[in-house]
Amino acid sequence: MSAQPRRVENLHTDKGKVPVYATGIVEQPWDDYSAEDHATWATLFARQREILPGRASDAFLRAQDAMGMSPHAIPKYAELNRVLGEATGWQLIGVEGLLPELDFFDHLANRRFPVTWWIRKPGQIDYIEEPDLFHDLFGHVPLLMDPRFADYMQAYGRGGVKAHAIGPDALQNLTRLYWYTVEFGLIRESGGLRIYGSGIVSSKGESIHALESDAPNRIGFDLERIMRTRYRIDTYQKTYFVIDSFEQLIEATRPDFTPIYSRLAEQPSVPAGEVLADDAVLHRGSGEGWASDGDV
Ligand SMILES: C[C@H](O)[C@H](O)[C@H]1CNc2nc(N)[nH]c(=O)c2N1
Ligand SMILES: N[C@@H](Cc1ccccc1)C(=O)O
Ligand SMILES: [Fe+2]
Repeated sequence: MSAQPRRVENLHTDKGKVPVYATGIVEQPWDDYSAEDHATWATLFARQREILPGRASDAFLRAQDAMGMSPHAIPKYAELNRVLGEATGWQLIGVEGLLPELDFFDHLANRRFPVTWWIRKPGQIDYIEEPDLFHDLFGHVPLLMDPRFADYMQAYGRGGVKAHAIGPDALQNLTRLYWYTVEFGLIRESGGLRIYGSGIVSSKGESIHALESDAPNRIGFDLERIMRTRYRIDTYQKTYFVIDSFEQLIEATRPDFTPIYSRLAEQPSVPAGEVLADDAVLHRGSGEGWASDGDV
């Protein structure tokens, strides 16, 4: 990748008292993307659009169409920002990659979604270990067009800033919630189970595995159960949690989490592949192919 983005001076957004520095923001070096980069985008985009109808949630497909992303070239963040800003007030910002947690939460709390500026190499088409442009832009950005999900993501960011102040255990509980909803969530629709999680929807293998494999558990959404449950960052998920609607997710996460964090501090975490007695089990996984431990 020849593109080296011009670093934007540390944006200084003064929140009244203490200035908050938005770190790691870069301009999208769109003119520097190579033909190979655009081809990688086209390949990934076309492949996912091929398999997602009937697998992705209706809200995701509608939102992605409304965004008007083109498979022919990597979209320009500035153009998407016009559409997105109009719809829900969200804006994309270019970043180098994973941000410190507090920076990440602060961006979400201000309706700024951080999108990595670089796209994976052709050799990484099927798997990449950290979020690249395709994961963020194709996976996360479309649902920000949906007012309900746009609100959820901002509320999550505010909750993250709060959890960060409470401490690492609270942060871990909240990160698990992000993982099992925003990244790997499933939703029940009239046609059956559908995907809304970005980590699934941006992966061909997991888009198929999450819905069709016999291996993973599929369990009805339960807030505190999710916040106790460890997860995998190196394989397909061992358990997927299923919401009935975005409204259910928003209602369940509206209360103040502070007492929940205290309650959870007294309880052991749950291994990623375990099924508990009072789980609302939609499918009990066979566990076939599961690597030995590796839960975080
Ligand atoms: C929520 C949790 O902290 C998570 O790992 C965050 C950390 N920093 C990040 N930074 C960027 N740019 N993108 C992300 O998705 C995340 N995820
Ligand atoms: N209600 C949560 C914040 C939150 C909202 C939405 C999603 C996740 C977390 C809290 O008080 O911390
Ligand atoms: Fe992500």
